[in-house]
Amino acid sequence: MQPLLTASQIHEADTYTISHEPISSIDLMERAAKAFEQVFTARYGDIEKSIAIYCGTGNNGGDGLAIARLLTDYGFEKVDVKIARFSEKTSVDFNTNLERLQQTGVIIKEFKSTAELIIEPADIIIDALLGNGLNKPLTGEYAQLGQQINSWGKTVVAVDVPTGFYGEGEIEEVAVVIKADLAITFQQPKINFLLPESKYAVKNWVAVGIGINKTYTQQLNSPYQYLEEADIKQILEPRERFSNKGTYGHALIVAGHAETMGAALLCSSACAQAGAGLTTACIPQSGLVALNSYMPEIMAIVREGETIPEIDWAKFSTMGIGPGLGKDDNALALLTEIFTNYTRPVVIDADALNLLATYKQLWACLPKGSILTPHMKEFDRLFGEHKTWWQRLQTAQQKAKELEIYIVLKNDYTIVASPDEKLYFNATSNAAMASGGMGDVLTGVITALLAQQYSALEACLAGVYLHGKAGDDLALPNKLTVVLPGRVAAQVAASMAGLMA
Ligand SMILES: NC(=O)C1=CN([C@@H]2O[C@H](COP(=O)(O)OP(=O)(O)OC[C@H]3O[C@@H](n4cnc5c(N)ncnc54)[C@H](OP(=O)(O)O)[C@@H]3O)[C@@H](O)[C@H]2O)[C@@H](O)CC1
Ligand SMILES: [K+]
Repeated sequence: MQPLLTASQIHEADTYTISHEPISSIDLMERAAKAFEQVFTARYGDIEKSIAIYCGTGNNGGDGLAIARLLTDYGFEKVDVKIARFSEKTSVDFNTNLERLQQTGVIIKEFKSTAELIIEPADIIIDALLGNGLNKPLTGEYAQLGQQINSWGKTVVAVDVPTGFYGEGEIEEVAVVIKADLAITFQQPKINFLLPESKYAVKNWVAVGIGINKTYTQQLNSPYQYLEEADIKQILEPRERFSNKGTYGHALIVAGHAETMGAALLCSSACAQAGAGLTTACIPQSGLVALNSYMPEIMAIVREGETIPEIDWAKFSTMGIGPGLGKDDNALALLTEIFTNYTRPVVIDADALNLLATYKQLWACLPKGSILTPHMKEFDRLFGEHKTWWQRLQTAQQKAKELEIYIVLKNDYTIVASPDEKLYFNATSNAAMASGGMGDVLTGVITALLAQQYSALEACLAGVYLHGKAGDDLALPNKLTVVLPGRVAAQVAASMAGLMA
C-alpha cells in the first residue's frame, strides 16, 4: 500500500529524508533528475530530437537544469534551456544546478516576459517551471506563458506535475495549466492524477521512486492510499486440503427482471467463478431457463409475480443485491424483506442503490458493514449532486464513517472508502472494459469474496483489483479495445491464480 501524500506532506517527507537518510538536498535533486531521465529516454530516446526545457527558479526549475545536463550527457545535442525570471527569488539547489550547467555547452536563455518568446521550434518541451511548490493559480506572466506553451501544441513532458496543476484539492476548470502529454512524477502519483478531471491536464503519468523515507511516509497515516499488487497477494489465501464447497460460503445473488436477466446472469456467474462455494440466484420465473442454460452450477430461487419468495436466511453467507432488479414496488418489498431479516453485510449495487436513494427509510435497516458499489451517477443519487470528484471523495469518506459501510466508487481508479476514513485507489482496469454489465461482474466478485470469509475491506480491495486485473490480463497483451463482462468473469480465477503463484 502506498500512502498518497499532499503537497505539504511531500515537502515534509523530502525534508525528513534529507536529514535522516542522510542525503544532501542537491543529491536528492540529482536522484530525481536521473529518475526522470531514465523514463524520459525510454520513451523519447531519439537523440536527433530537439528539446526545450522551460525552467522556473525554484526546485522544479532546479530539476529542469539537472535534467538538461543529464540529457546532454545521454547524447541529445539539441537541448535548449529557457529560464523564466519572473521573480528575483531562486532556490539554493536551482543556483547550484545553474552553475553546473553553465560549465557545459548547453545554451541557456533567460526571459523576464513572455512577450520576449518566439514560437518554440523544439520537438519536445520539458515543463520544469513550477512543481509541487504551487501555492496559487497561475496569473500574470505565468498564466500567459502557460497559454503560450499550450497554443504551440508540442509534446510536453512535465517534471513532477504540470505547471499550474494542484496535486490535491478541487480542480478548477478555468485555471491555466500547462497541458502535459506525460508527467514524470516523483515517488507517488499525485492524488488528483487519479480523478477524471485531471485528464485535460495530464494525458499520462509515470511515478518514479526517489528513495523518500517509507517509514516516515507510512506514519503520516494519510487517508489516501494507493493499492499495489503486493497488498492483494497478502490478502488472497490459497485453498486448503480437505476443504469443500461449504468451506467457501453460499452466496445469494438477488437480481434480474424480465428485460434485464443478463445482469443477473453476469453477476451470479462472476460470483461462482470468483470462488463462492455455492451460488444461488434469486431471479424472476421468466429467467430460469436462461440461468440454467448459461451456468448450470448456479441454483435458483424463483420470484413469481408479486410474491416475495421464501428465503432460508441462515443458509446464506452473504448476498449481492441489485443488478437488473428493477425499481418497482415489488423490488422495494423484496429489498425491505431482506433488510428486515438478514443482518450480515451484503453487497448493494445498481437498482438496489437507486431504491436506497429514493426510499431513505431503507438506510436504517441496511446491515452494518455492507458494501455499496455505485458509479458516479448512482453515488450522486445516494448522497446528492457533486460538482467535482474531490467533493465526492470527501463525501465518500464521511458517509462510510457515518453509516459504517464500505463504498466502492467506480472510476478509472476505483475508490474504496472504509468506515475508518481511508480512501483506497485501485489502478487495475482499462478502457476496453467500459461496457454495460461490467459493474454486475464486480458485484459478483466482491460477493464471492465475502462469501469466502474475507473481511468486507479485503473483499472490496481484492475484488476491485482482481476485476480490473482480469480485464487487463485479457485486453492489454492483445491490445484489445473491447473486453466484454462475461469474459472478465471467466478470467477472474486465472488472474487470481497468477497473483497467488
Ligand atoms: N528537496 C526537495 O524537496 C525536492 C524537490 N524536488 C522538486 O522540487 C519541486 C518543488 O520545488 P519548490 O518547493 O521549490 O517549488 P516550485 O514548484 O519549484 O515553485 C517555486 C516557487 O514558485 C512560487 N510560486 C508558487 N506558485 C506560484 C504561482 N502560481 N505563480 C508564481 N509563483 C509561484 C513559490 O514561491 P513563493 O510564491 O512562495 O515565493 C514557490 O516556492 C518538486 O515539484 C520537485 O520537482 C525534487 O528535486 C526532489 C527533491
Ligand atoms: K512542472
